[in-house]
Amino acid sequence: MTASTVLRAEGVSREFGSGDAVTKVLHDCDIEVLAGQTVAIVGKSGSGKSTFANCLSGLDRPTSGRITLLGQDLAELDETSMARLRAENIGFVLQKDNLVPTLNLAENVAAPLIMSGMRLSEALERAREALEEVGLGHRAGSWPGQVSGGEAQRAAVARACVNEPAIVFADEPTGALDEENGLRVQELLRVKVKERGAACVIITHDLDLASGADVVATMSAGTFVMAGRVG
Ligand SMILES: Nc1ncnc2c1ncn2[C@@H]1O[C@H](COP(=O)(O)OP(=O)(O)OP(=O)(O)O)[C@@H](O)[C@H]1O
Repeated sequence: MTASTVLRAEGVSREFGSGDAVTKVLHDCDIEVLAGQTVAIVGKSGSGKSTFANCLSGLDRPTSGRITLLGQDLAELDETSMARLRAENIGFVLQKDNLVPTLNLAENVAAPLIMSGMRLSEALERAREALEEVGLGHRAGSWPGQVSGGEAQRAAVARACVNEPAIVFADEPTGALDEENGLRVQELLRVKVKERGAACVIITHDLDLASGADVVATMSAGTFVMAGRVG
């Protein structure tokens, strides 16, 4: 059986500004991400990785080209429908500051469930289980300011995956961590995302993290110069 396509981008370009001040950041980028597949996007600082990921995840809109997520053309969605599609189908892990500082870890992890309509008590129970799964059950009542950077990233992975999204976007998820914590977060992403059959797009400078991906796409000056299986 062929794995199904979760995300497809065709001819995606993104320009900022207008007239003489236009900056073309993405040039005709294509990508396909299948269920169960992890794609790493690597490349120099400023090459356009985050811009592309923002377009792919519906946080930004490309100037031209077509992006479909679970068969839905993102250009056809208004902001409300886009927000719903994101909440129900996409998990996000950023480099840092993923958590809302005024909510404890359980409340942070419960947030996507509550936004999807789950009852508060049920969502908090599910969030505590999700924290257990990333080794943070004892930290459920802690505030983000009371936990280490590594623990905060593990909570962020729990939150990104708690809804069982079809795809997780991780933008430099290990970028602010030391090697040991980086490896732990890397392993968690692998277990929580890949083994559940979800797709994952990881933007990273960390070649170790990229080497664990099924496909590495290298971005150079807004264009993919190589996309292939590692190893
Ligand atoms: N809103 C914007 N307006 C103008 N230029 C922008 C905007 N967003 C990004 N850029 C420019 O697009 C280029 C690519 O930025 P982007 O953040 O996508 O790169 P990146 O590869 O993710 O970099 P890094 O690894 O440093 O995060 C940069 O030159 C940046 O200044």
